[in-house]
Order: sequence, then C-alpha cells, then structure tokens
Amino acid sequence: MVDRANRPSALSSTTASGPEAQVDINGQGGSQKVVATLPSGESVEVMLFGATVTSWKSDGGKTENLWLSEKADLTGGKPVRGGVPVVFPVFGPPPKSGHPTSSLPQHGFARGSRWEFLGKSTSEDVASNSVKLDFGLDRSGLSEESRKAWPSEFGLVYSVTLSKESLQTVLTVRNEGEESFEFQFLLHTYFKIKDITKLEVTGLLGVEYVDKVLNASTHTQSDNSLKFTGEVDRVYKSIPQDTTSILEDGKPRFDIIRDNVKDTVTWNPWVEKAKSMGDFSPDDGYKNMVCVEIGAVDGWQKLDKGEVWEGGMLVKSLL
Ligand SMILES: O=P(O)(O)OC[C@H]1O[C@@H](O)[C@H](O)[C@@H](O)[C@@H]1O
Repeated sequence: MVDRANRPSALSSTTASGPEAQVDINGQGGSQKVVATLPSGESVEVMLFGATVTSWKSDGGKTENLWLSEKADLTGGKPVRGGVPVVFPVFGPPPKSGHPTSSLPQHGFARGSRWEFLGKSTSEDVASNSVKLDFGLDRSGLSEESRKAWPSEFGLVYSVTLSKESLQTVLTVRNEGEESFEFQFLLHTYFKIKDITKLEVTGLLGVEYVDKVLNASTHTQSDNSLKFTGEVDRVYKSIPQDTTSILEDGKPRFDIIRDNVKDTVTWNPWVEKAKSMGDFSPDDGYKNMVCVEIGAVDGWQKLDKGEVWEGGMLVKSLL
C-alpha cells in the first residue's frame, strides 16, 4: 500500500522556506494545462481536458517517461492518445444494456471532460521536494450528453503529486446524490520505452487474466514475465501483490505500485491496430510504448449516499 503523505483534502498552499516548485497555467481554451517544475528540474504537465497528464520528466528533467502520440489531439477535441487518460465511470465498451453506464462512450466521460484546477500544495518539508496538483470534476462539468447518459451526482478530486523520482496519481470519488451508484476506474498510462521487443512486465505471476485478443477467454499468467511479440490486450484481475514492474533489457525501468486497486490492464496495439488508429503516430510508435493501466475494472465499486472511495498509483522511474 502506498503511503499518501499529501492527501487530496489538503488543498491550500503551505509556505516553506527554500526553493519551491514552480506552477504555471499555460495555453488557452481546450489546450490549457498546468505545468509544475521542481527546483531540481523534474516536471509534470496536466491538461485540464481530461485531467490528462501529458508529460512527466524525471532525472532532473532529462527523461520523458510518458509516450504521447504525434497526432494526439491536444485541443480538447477528443481524448488524448498518450500520457495518462483517466478512465471513469466505465472501462472499455460499457455493458450493452441494463447498466446505468450503458449509454456512455468507451472508457467513460472523465477523459473527455474539462476538469477544474483546484490548486497546488507543496510539501512542508522542502527536502522531500514535491508538489501536489488537484483537479476536480462533478456533474456540472459534464456535457449535456454525458449528464443525460449518467444520472448520478458525484464529485471527483484527482491529485497528481510530482516528486524527484516518482509520480503519484490518486482519484477520490464521492457520492453526492441520494442514490447509490457503481463505477469502474482506470489510469490508462502510456509508458515511453526504448524497444517493445526487449520489454518485460513482472509481478503478475499466477494471476488470472481476460485476454481480449483471444475472444475474452480467461487464462492464468504462468510465465514469470509478460513479453510482447504481437498485440497484447489483457485484463489482470485481483492481483495479490501491490507492485507491477516494467523491465527494459532485463533492467528495472518502472515500478508501478497500486493503491487500493487490484486490477491491471496491459496493452500494446502492435502493427495493424496501431495503423488503424487515426490519432496513433508514428505508425511504428507501438515499438516505443506500453500501456500498463492500474485500476478497479473487475466488477463494480459501489458507493452509497455520502460515501467516498479513493484509489490510484505511485510510479517510480528507475534510471
Ligand atoms: O482507443 P481507446 O478507447 O483509447 O482504447 C485503447 C485501448 O485501451 C485499453 O485499455 C483496452 O484494453 C483496449 O481494448 C483498447 O483498445
């Protein structure tokens, strides 16, 4: 479990002596983004559209950790192809009928809605060198179409905390209505990597998964690591261990630590699917990305009136 030093409820800025993180709001309209940079050079960029993290640089700002398509729409016109889109309240294509999410688009409305920037807070301990950015979305921020499709009253706070070696992203969901509702949640993270053929994902041994490439059949991970030799689209469920790791050429590259969520999707579109997506570029960009997406997507999370749920991830860049 992740130790959450900066909880999402602490929205006010704390004054600390010494150099502080720089936080700016850049761009106009649908392109507006919040950019935070630590005195040591690490940075994060978060678009208000979708609260999508589109860049996370570690190693003093020298290493970009997230893949972003060259044709990603960064104007707020459609969900961003790359970075960390937030999937809520439904993962994948919604159930065909009979569920309150059934009329929503694939992966829900959060990644296609404009969030509000609620503010920043810096760590009281300057030595720990971190900054937390909070974003909010509720029913009033939805398009008319989404409001019609999903009747529930909800409040989301998404907290993005940048530290020297890590990025933490946590979603808080509050039921602000009279009726209970159900949701799924996923952080659709596109990691930037050097070569998909030299990549391994570990920490999934013995875990049951649904293979969407093989007609949604169920399997159990029997190899110590997942390697990529073609299209991969798997939903690993109820993972007992907290950490899933990405290794490049046998060396640890990222540790992804789940916080109050148990599932993880692994995705690489490979040659044909990459070509078929209009906003995926370059065509061979699939060689330089892998999606390892933590979340709660097996079944539903239920929230009764007034209840709050919180979950997310801590990613460590291990260079
Ligand atoms: O094109 P989208 O909606 O961003 O989805 C991309 C992929 O997202 C993954 O999470 C799904 O498991 C895949 O099935 C899907 O193709």
